[in-house]
Amino acid sequence: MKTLTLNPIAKVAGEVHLPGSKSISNRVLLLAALAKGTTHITNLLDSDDIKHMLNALTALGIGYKLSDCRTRCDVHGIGGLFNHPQALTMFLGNAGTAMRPLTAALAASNVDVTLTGEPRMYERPIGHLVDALRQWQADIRYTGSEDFPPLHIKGKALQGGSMQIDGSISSQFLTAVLMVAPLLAGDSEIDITGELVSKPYIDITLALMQRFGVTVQNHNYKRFSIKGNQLYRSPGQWLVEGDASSASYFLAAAAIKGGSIKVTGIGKHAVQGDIHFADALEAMGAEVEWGDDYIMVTRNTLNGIDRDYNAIPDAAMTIATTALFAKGPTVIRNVYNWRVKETDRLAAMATELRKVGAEVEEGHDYLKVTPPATLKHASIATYNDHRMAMCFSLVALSDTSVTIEDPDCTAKTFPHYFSLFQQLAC
Ligand SMILES: O=C(O)C1=C[C@@H](OP(=O)(O)O)[C@@H](O)[C@H](O)C1
Ligand SMILES: C=C(OP(=O)(O)O)C(=O)O
Repeated sequence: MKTLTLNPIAKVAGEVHLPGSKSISNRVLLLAALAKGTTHITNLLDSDDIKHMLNALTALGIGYKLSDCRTRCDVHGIGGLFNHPQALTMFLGNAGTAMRPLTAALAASNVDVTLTGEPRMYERPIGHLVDALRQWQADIRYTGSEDFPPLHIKGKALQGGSMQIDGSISSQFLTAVLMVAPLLAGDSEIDITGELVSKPYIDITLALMQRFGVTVQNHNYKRFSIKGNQLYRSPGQWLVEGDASSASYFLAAAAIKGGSIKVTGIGKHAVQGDIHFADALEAMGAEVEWGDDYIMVTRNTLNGIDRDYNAIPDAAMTIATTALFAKGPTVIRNVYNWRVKETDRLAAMATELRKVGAEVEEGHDYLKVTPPATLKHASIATYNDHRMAMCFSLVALSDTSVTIEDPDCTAKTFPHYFSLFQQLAC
């Protein structure tokens, strides 16, 4: 297995222009495909998750042209749902932002599709989404285990109507039904059961739908009302914001070992909830400066904090390794759904943090990290989880080196992460 050893880094400083947001890239690609007109997307993320969405669009006959090292994409929308009656099989890797929204869009299209993925995708539950779509009479069948992909979808015109959807495991299920609802014949009322998790991702969905000309009524994240029989219209140009989750590693590095680091491509008006990772760093003691198109963090002494991170589950992982450099314990609360992402992130994080010397309490939905006096070298297993690999790069900001196993797993969202990270060393 390939490994990467990062030697101790004495100081970091500099500027990073962020690759495009994964969440926005895959939403915009899908909305652009369904919209009337051509959408000219710039700063598109070039990573595995996005390739899976693009391959799906190709298979469905959507015309698009990639340029500028795949960061520019001109998508020719079809002004409605997909129409590809010949049977297809689509491999979607482990991309939740492809699997979930495509399931809903395809269930309402004239298609006959089997959605497959990596082995881990078959352990990530999708039952709440399928149960919800079946209330709209969708024809979806599990071809492996009940409640998990792979799925066989025999798409057909759906009327919409009232639906109850469980929001307690993933917000991506709600995102999926919201995006397809305006294209159905009738109006829809979507009621959320369970406490909706990861709410800011719903804000991203609603903001993007709005830019494509569709308004959703959000009744306090409990009920959503959407008029049917609408059309998405291309907004023309679209610049994808930098990825706020990817920004977290650089901002944390500055807080731990700056100098200052400035990330550009996101700023105080960004639509991604993960920008609030910077607020958590500030609460730990870092200095944060916000611009229209940048966030800059400067080092200060860090203290452990105890917080609810349900709104920012991805960036919260970065807090877990930043905690190694704080004074006192750090508690990361209300992140049960870490267990159903790329790996069981609560278990994986606890195991690997202990290897570098931390004392860790792993709860059902929380992690308490007490840093050691000095960190130990370890070879970090990454569980095919890009965020495990990126989070543990921060250990090199101590007096010890760290070995990252399978560093190429960052290809899911950030193929060039390690070269950018190492360039900040000074
Ligand atoms: O909608 C999105 O773009 C995402 C929502 C979140 O998932 P959950 O809603 O499952 O927490 C997040 O973890 C994921 O990386 C991207
Ligand atoms: C949970 C993640 O991915 P996905 O979009 O596949 O859910 C993630 O990127 O941390």
